[in-house]
Amino acid sequence: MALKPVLGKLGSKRVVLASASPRRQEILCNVGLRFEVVPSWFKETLEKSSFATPYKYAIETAKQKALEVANRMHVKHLRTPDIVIGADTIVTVDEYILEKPVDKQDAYRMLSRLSGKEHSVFTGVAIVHCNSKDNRLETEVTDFYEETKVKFADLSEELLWDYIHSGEPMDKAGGYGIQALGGMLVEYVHGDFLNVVGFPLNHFCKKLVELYYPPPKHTLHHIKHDSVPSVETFENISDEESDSSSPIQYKDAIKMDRSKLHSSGGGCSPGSSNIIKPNCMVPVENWNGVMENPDKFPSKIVELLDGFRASKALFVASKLKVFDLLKNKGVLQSVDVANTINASVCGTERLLDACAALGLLEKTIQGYSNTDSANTYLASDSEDSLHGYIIHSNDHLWPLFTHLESAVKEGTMQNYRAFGKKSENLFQDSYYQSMEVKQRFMAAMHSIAKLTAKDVATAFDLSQFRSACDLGGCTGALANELVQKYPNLKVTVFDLPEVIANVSHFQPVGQHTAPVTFTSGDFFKDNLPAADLYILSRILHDWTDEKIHVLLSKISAACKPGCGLLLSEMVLDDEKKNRSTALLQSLNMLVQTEGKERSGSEYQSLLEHHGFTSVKIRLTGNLLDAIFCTKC
Ligand SMILES: O=c1[nH]cc([C@@H]2O[C@H](COP(=O)(O)OP(=O)(O)OP(=O)(O)O)[C@@H](O)[C@H]2O)c(=O)[nH]1
Repeated sequence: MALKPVLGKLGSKRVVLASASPRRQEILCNVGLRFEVVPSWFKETLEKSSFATPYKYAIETAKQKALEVANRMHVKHLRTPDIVIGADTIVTVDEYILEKPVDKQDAYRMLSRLSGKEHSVFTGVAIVHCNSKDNRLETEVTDFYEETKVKFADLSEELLWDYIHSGEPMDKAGGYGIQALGGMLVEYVHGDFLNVVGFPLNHFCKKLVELYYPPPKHTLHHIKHDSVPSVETFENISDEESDSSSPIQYKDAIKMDRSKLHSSGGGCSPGSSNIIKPNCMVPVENWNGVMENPDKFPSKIVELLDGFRASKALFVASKLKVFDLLKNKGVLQSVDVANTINASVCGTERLLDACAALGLLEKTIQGYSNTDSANTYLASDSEDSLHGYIIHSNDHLWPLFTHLESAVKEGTMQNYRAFGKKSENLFQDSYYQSMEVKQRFMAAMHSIAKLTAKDVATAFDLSQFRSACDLGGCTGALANELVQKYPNLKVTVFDLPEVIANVSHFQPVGQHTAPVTFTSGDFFKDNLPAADLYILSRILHDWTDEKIHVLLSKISAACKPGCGLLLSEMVLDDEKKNRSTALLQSLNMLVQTEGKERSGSEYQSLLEHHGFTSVKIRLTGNLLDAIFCTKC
């Protein structure tokens, strides 16, 4: 089969897509590529005039996006990926480079410029091969671009504004999505359609052929970064024809992976399982597990089927403090872990093996140890620990999700079924009913807030504000980040008395926190503290539209003209079909609250209803996006 070997070459590698674009994810997913998504934090601010041609700008941006992710994953001691893919799509018309519109007016400017004309869509792509040597990251970049010409029909003002109000233009280069409503504006397309959508799949596959099926004596050094590929087709290649299975310099890395696999033990007999016996190894071909017939295997479905097992393995290892133990002790054999956590050797070994295969632990002949990312995110005492959220997921969300079927049928929360208690007053009844549950919930919210605070705090320039009030700001994690970023800002965290009574042990040690103060109250019932910036982080998604109107009208009444309102939530795309994490979060809200996740347009209309204008949305690529607006 002609297509199989091209992408199959990536099957044994850890591939990361450095892009938050759901379209790019979908294009690559649809062809069966297995990859992780780590959106790039690189801000698209390169000086355009310093590039001789627009495509060089797109290529450089794509390269910087991919390198930022490769470096971050390496520096943060996550497992270094083998390949990071970055892309950047731009539109050029009349010497202008158009990227994503920043607001509706900007979308209007772009679309009226495109009306009735032919324009070019360029996507620059960077394929970064990574190798970690002596703790240093080595990268080899291959890049290219693709151009597609698109002609727009004449757009009437009415059509143009109708389209803008659909919300579709906002996260798309040139302000349109050819794959959806935007397709109605297009008279013709010359070139690769998927290139317009955000990823030139055909050219990408040709590049892979160049990289993985090079003609004899060809090496990566001969690849010109912006060269048009010399391979015209990838149709007639197969593994047999190839003289190389990977770019030469990565063969060693593959060998290393194989040796790791060879050292895995297999038995489940107490006491003996920590001894790895090389003579027990059965000769197995194809250790990398590259599918012979990937197009016949429902890998996405199998991954989903397995998803709950992987989650539960992570939860149980966290609950049993495996990551804490290994952080303190370094390397341990399964029997020692089992003895310390008071569990069976047989069960512990299987759990440890599963965690190692999931990339959470390292397994060597000496035993098991934490990966760097387990030390950073899974040990309960580390600065960026997600332990609180993991335990909350296990103890609170898991039981709720077992009643998802009822939640879907009934359209309501499942707190009573899961915990035998009605949630008439959501927070009092579900989260603050006992000290233990309250602390667990606060630790969970703190974990998520810590993980997202930087991206939320820097999503917009808030430097003009002097006082902020974070309504429902819980432990103050976002407030603490904001005062670091904006030294002239003072933040009041306003939350229920039960919460404020418990915030002290979440405060950063040795950090100057004086500009953050805590005030107790109920934002539905009490007067709001005065401020010129109000913040609602993960608040609106808990409530119905009716309750949101009550809250927004209170905030609006407290705001003077020019005051700001910052929301942070997971923002759904308007079609509600692309952002799976946010859509799953909406199910999460169904099982436990009256609320739901909403799209950018839905938030916009709620906000505009209360006199907030210039609504801007920034998808951060992190677990929370940011929405900013001002009171007019
Ligand atoms: O017809 C369409 N044209 C373009 C798009 C989408 O537009 C964006 C382009 O933006 P960019 O390349 O900067 O990518 P981001 O979305 O910001 O994601 P990164 O994290 O990769 O920077 C891209 O999403 C295209 O898919 C479209 O959908 N239709």
